[in-house]
Amino acid sequence: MTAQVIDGKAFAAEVRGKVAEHVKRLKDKHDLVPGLAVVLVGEDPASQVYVRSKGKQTTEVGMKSVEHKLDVDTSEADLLALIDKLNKDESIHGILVQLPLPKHLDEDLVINSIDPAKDVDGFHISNVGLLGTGQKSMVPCTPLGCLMMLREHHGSLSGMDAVVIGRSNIVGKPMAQLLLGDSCTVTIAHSRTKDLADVVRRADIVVAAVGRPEMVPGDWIKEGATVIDVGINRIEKDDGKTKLVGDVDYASCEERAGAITPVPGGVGPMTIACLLANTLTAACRANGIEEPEGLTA
Ligand SMILES: NC(=O)C1=CN([C@@H]2O[C@H](COP(=O)(O)OP(=O)(O)OC[C@H]3O[C@@H](n4cnc5c(N)ncnc54)[C@H](OP(=O)(O)O)[C@@H]3O)[C@@H](O)[C@H]2O)C=CC1
Ligand SMILES: Nc1nc(=O)c2c([nH]1)NC[C@@H]1CN(c3ccc(C(=O)N[C@@H](CCC(=O)O)C(=O)O)cc3)C=[N+]21
Repeated sequence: MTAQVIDGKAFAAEVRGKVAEHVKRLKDKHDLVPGLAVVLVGEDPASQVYVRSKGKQTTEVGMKSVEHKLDVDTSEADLLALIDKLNKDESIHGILVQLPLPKHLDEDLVINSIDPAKDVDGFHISNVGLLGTGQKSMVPCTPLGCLMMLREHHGSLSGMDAVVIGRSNIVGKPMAQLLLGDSCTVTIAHSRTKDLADVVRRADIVVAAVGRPEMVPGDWIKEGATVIDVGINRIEKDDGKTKLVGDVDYASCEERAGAITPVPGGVGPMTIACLLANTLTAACRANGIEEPEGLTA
């Protein structure tokens, strides 16, 4: 079998189109412009690329985009003071603090100081708890983007065997919650999992979120399974140039899978589209306006 390629880039453009329509309606009917603030501490070059593309796509859908770039040695007190200011700013509906933070800053403390209603990453403990108990929340962007692609491809996910490789708070765990919410039978695998190959071989849906270049080979994939590759790894090619690869070995997985997301052009663009969708949702909720359908879990 040669897999159908799930075109995350095209799907993300569709999602952004829907967001843009709703943003226009908010402006026309309610004189409301959703605002997103992105906070970047330090100068990690990869993070800077994301921050730039987020900013560009935010203004393209008609939202307000604000970027705060802070020195790598910014104190925790100064960062918390900025978050407090953004929490109180009525023109800002979404706040994203780019992770990872420099080591001297307490990531949990910083994230939990964001107003949960503005926590468009869905990382605040309130949102994590709401998601875990099946209540309305802000849903983390990367898992949400993966879920949207899976629903689009399969319709219903009910009863499917899903294996999530990786148990991070930002991808693996919320992904597992969302799949459970859609009635999959979910297994979360991680670095201590025994016989990972056999665990993955059971799966109708494989979500790889590990951060190890091309670690999942095609012979772990059940014939016809759907493979969602979250990994973003920059590796050096033979000619000394670098390229982006995922956590699955695309060439061999494509031969066995029924459907697969490419890297780049898969999960990444959906993550940013979902960030914009979450910002729109937050702006609607903050103003008591009915939120658009189909843009959250
Ligand atoms: N496309 C996108 O939008 C995004 C992509 N990413 C990418 O996704 C990947 C994962 O990110 P993130 O979740 O933050 O990563 P983390 O490093 O936080 O988590 C990685 C997980 O993989 C597990 N793991 C490590 N080695 C193995 C192994 N050999 N076998 C099985 N499991 C293993 C770890 O297990 P343990 O817990 O036991 O250590 C851990 O749970 C990265 O490549 C990242 O760049 C991340 C966010 C968004
Ligand atoms: N608070 C926080 N929230 C995040 O959501 C968050 C974060 N911190 N820290 C870093 C990770 C990583 N991440 C990506 C988003 C988009 C692409 C993306 O669009 N990638 C393109 C390629 C980009 C390129 O060419 O470099 C693609 O896959 O096609 C990748 C990675 C969000 N993250």
